[in-house]
Amino acid sequence: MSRRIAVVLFNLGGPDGPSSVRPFLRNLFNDPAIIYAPWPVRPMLAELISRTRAPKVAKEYAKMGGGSPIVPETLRQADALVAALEAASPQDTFEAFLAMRYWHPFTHEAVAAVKAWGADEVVLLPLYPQFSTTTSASSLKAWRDAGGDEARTVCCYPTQPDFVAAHAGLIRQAWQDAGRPSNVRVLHSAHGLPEITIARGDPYQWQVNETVRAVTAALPELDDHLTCFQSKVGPLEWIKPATEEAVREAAEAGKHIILSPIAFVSEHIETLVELDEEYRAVAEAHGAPGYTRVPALGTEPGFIEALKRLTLQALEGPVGLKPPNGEAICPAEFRRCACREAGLVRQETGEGR
Ligand SMILES: C=CC1=C(C)c2cc3[nH]c(cc4nc(cc5[nH]c(cc1n2)c(C)c5CCC(=O)O)C(CCC(=O)O)=C4C)c(C)c3C=C
Ligand SMILES: [Fe+2]
Ligand SMILES: [Fe+2]
Repeated sequence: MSRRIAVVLFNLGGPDGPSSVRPFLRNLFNDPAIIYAPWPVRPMLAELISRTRAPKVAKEYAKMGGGSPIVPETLRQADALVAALEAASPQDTFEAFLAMRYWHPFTHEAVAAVKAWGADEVVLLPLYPQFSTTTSASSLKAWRDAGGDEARTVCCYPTQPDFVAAHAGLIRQAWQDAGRPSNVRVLHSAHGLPEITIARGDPYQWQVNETVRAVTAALPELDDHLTCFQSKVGPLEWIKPATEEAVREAAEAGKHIILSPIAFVSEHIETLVELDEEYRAVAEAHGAPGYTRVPALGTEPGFIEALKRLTLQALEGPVGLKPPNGEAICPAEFRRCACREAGLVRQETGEGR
């Protein structure tokens, strides 16, 4: 039987021009998953932070033409995914919908578009391989709050084999293209989080470490690896080491730096400005013999293969949360993992389901 299958891609979104930088930031800082202050303090803080932060950030977006490339990048990924799904399951009709959290096309717009399209099945697919309350859970809540149907929901995929192989392949390629330098340190840089978010049971850092463990295992030719965290905002302590520190230390140690974005799957302000300009300048200032930035996964075939497999696996069995291979993976301390909150637990702990 032929089915109409909607695949909803969750992502953060970004401003589409100079005038949307401030409202985009306001939406971000007004998210209770990002700032824990209650109403009406949170919207007041969001107004204040976005007003003061917008001028600096707008200059950075100006380097990318005034807005973020995240929507066009995500549309390319959506097209590649639909083509792969149609080839794998030609009897079905697939359509991908973008659901951005803080700017157009918003999650509520995706809910309306999916309903209008008339899907038989809906798969929610976060473009966040590692689960966080600040990203995937926030998008899932926005989906539900907007009246989105209970759907087949991919929770996370930090060690999905095609995803891991795609990362390892891009790192190896970047190293080869740089002339196979010796004395290399691979910095796996993920977006950071406040320490308090982790203390509340967010599994993101644990899942990032799982990704890095799997990727480094696939790269025996490179033996110096470090996981680090970028993009700190605000006065709270964030998880460490900071990427900027890690770049400085590696440069001072005379390492050729290979910088791989490990929790971003497309290019945007955090890669094109922070990694390509700011941290490159730090590396050069501290005498690094080389600085090679590995591209984000984008439409890398191995990554699209991973998204295709995750979608097809999510279509099996009942509607609901779809943890990796059907089993929750996060240890008990990470109680804010969606799987735990849905009552699914790790098999090897003997807790049962
Ligand atoms: C794994 C992905 C991401 C996590 C985790 C995350 C948490 C997080 N982010 C902020 C604050 C900002 N993030 C901003 C941009 C931005 N963040 C992500 C991803 C994650 N964020 C992406 C993909 C982007 C790029 C958006 C785009 O331009 O396309 C920004 C805006 C830029 C800036 O002002 O520096 C802010 C602010 C917090 C506070 C947080 C966790 C608490
Ligand atoms: Fe962010
Ligand atoms: Fe989990």
